[in-house]
Amino acid sequence: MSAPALSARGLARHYGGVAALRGVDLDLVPGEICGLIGPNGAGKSTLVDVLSGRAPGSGGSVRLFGQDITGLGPAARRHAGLARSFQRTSIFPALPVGAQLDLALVGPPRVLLLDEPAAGLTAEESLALADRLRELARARGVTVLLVEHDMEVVFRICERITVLELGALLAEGTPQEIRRHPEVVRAYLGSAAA
Ligand SMILES: Nc1ncnc2c1ncn2[C@@H]1O[C@H](COP(=O)(O)OP(=O)(O)OP(=O)(O)O)[C@@H](O)[C@H]1O
Repeated sequence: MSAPALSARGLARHYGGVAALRGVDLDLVPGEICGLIGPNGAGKSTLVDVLSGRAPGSGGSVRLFGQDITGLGPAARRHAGLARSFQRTSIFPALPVGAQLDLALVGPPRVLLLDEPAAGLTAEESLALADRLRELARARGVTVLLVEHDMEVVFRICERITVLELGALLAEGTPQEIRRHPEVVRAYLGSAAA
């Protein structure tokens, strides 16, 4: 079996007394778009920060296609092929998403961490972005971890979904499994699951 594109084991991160991540495991299958969802404060942005090297973890390890990158900073991780975007930040908002992938991100990445790319967009724009993202990921063979609150976007393009709650993994599965997972419906989806 080939190595996961990105693999995390036991990731932890504390902000003072707050445990934002409590031993999270994650595996991204090469080429997939995996959704990362959960309530506000669940730890999604913190997980992206720790995976990208922006914030130090207080425990755990990260591998990129089998290579241990735990000790690397963000620039070295980017050089190795792991790129990220920032929440509510479009670096060049006027550029199409494809051009942003190439320019802002300094060459096409192998694994891309996207933190709420649809925030602030209209419903129509969000779906257009989702479709473009799926096309680009397929065409370039990029593996994507997509943090997003817009469930239409997530259910439209994600092959698999991971759910965090209170810094820990609550569930993972296909969109169909997640949509009807009782704990996920209780903690997050509510009526959006219907
Ligand atoms: N810089 C910080 N200082 C202190 N606590 C923080 C900091 N950043 C995040 N936290 C706390 O860590 C926890 C996880 O926050 P995080 O932003 O990762 O959640 P999230 O799932 O991305 O939430 P959202 O969906 O609202 O973006 C929360 O309890 C939050 O208050």
